[in-house]
Order: sequence, then structure tokens, then C-alpha cells
Amino acid sequence: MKVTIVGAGNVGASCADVISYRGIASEVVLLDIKEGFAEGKAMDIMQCATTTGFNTQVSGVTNDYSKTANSDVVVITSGIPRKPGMTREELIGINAGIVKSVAENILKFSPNTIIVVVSNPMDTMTYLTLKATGLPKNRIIGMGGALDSSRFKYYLSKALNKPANDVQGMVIGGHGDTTMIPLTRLASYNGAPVANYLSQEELEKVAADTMVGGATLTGLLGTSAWYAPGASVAYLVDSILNNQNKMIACSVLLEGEYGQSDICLGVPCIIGKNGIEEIVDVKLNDAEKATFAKSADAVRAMNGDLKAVLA
Ligand SMILES: NC(=O)C1=CN([C@@H]2O[C@H](COP(=O)(O)OP(=O)(O)OC[C@H]3O[C@@H](n4cnc5c(N)ncnc54)[C@H](O)[C@@H]3O)[C@@H](O)[C@H]2O)C=CC1
Ligand SMILES: O=C([O-])CC(=O)C(=O)O
Repeated sequence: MKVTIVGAGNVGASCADVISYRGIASEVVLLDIKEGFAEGKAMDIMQCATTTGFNTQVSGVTNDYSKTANSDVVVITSGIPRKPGMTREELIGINAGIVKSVAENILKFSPNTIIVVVSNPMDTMTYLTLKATGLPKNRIIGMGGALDSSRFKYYLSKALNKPANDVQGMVIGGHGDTTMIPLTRLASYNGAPVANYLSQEELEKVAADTMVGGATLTGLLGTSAWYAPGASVAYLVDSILNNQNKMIACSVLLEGEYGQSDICLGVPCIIGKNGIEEIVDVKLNDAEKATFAKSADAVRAMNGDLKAVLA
């Protein structure tokens, strides 16, 4: 199976590293516009093959889309990341043009591929990719919920003082500092509601920390995070290529689900060989439904800024 990653920067290269290390695909192509950059990242990763023991073939190219031909999955990680103090939404001006041209180039050589959109603002970039390519909704998947959910479980595990892998939880809604919806009511410690162990105040702090998880890391690192984002993309790609049918929160075109239409927003999805196999209804309560509607309003307003690039 072949995966192309467009944008060999922090997130793209980290994703290639996890995909090869875990043997998720037989071939990974990294593509970047910076001369020699993707080639260098690919060579560095390939020099781990004998010490970490993988057989994936990783190669790098400078803007040569012919080398990406017949990819089963293409990941878009090209574009600028935010700096401390910025929101993801502020990246739209530069990233919209990049994402649109990348999506068009990809399809020239991989007309049947599934596209995973990572560049920010991710929900709006997913919507843009869908509109610009006209692909069916199952083949355009926005990655954000997998990462936000892993951060949610991290903060829950710290509050519970229990291992993260014993914690279940999901974040839906927009992939933004104010639009994310950590579903604390449905989170559990090995099946028991986390509210059995954490106070309302503690749960609210976990949710608040999760929502600004990306901003916290951006403040610490000077640019946005890459290890967990790269691993989250690899987790999603694994479920597609190996038809695992995992339930993962992803940004997908909604057509009435969760009371929304004509918008890409994070909801629980079954992810398999066709991409989005199914959207799962987790039965939100009235308060969660109202929060989801507010999140949708904010993302829809941002999508309005795509008029020029989609014209
Ligand atoms: N959805 C999510 O959960 C996450 C999204 N992101 C987003 O992913 C994007 C990438 O982040 P980083 O890897 O940290 O940035 P980075 O700056 O390390 O890498 C971006 C790469 O894209 C390349 N690039 C720019 N224009 C291109 C084009 N037209 N064609 C091919 N390559 C091009 C650049 O040369 C650079 O190497 C950002 O927009 C960031 O906000 C980052 C983390 C998580
Ligand atoms: O915070 C950012 O800008 C990058 C991102 O989406 C994340 O790490 O969640």
C-alpha cells in the first residue's frame, strides 16, 4: 500500500516516521516544495530501517507529483503552522491556496485516493478540499479529533492518576481552541464514568486544558506540535489501509447528521478501506447538542472566507 504525504515538515515527517516504524504501509512518498528537503527527511528515516527493523520504502521528492502516482492515501500537511499567540484560524489566508493547489495536483496522479487533511484551520481546509475536488465525502477526511481525543485522554489520565490506555474518551466539534467539544459525560475509566472519580470542577479543567492543548504546546515549543499529530495521522491511515473499522472522531461533510449540513466538522466515524464508512450517532444530550451547534456556527463563519479561493 502506498501513502503520499505532501508537506515534509514537522508533522509530515513525524507521520512518515510512525507509518514506516509500525509497518503500516509498504511505501511512503514525502513531497515538499523546499528543494531537497523531503529527500533529506526520507533518507534520515530510511537510515532507521536496520536499527528499528522496518521494511517500508520511504522516498522524498521536490514538487514532483508524478512520483506520488497511484497512492492509496494522500495526507496533506503542507502549509504554515501557528506561532505562540496565534489561533489556527489566522492561517487560512496562506494555507487555503496551498491546500487547494496540492489537492488538485494529487488527483492528477491518484484519482482514486483517499485524502486526509491536516493543515489548519483543519475543518475549513477539509471543506475546501471537498469543494475544490468534488470527491465523494467518504474520501475526504479531516484529522483533528484523533489528536484532540488523545490529548483529552492524556489530561483525564493525569487527573485520575491512572494510565492513559485505561481511559476512554472522545472530542467532537471543530478543531479550534474554542470549538472543540470534549465529551466528559461519556468518558470512562475502564467502562466506569469518569464522573465517579473526578469532581465537576476537575472535569471542567480537563476539558479546558484539552481545548487549548495545541496552544499550550505552541507556547512551549515556539511552533505547533508534531509528535502526537504525526502519530494521530498514522493511526487514522492504519485504520484505512488495514480496514480496521475503528471509531475515530474525524472532520467529515455532514448532511443532516448531528443537525448540520454543508459543513465539515468532527464527529465519530467508522474508518475503513473506503475512508469514512459510517457516521456514528453517539446520542448527545440537549446541552451537548447546543454546544455542537455553536461550534458549527463558528466553523461555518470561517468557511465563508473561502469564497475568493473557491471562485
Ligand atoms: N489537524 C491537526 O491536528 C494539526 C494540524 N497541523 C497543521 O499542519 C500544518 C503543518 O504543520 P508543521 O508540519 O508543523 O509545519 P512545517 O512548517 O514544519 O511544515 C510544513 C511544510 O509544508 C511545506 N509546504 C508549503 N507549501 C507547500 C506546497 N505548496 N507544496 C508542498 N509542500 C509545501 C513547507 O515547505 C514545510 O516543509 C500546519 O498548517 C499546522 O497548523 C499541525 C498539527 C496538528
Ligand atoms: O495547535 C496547532 O496549531 C496545531 C494543531 O492543530 C494541534 O496541535 O492541535
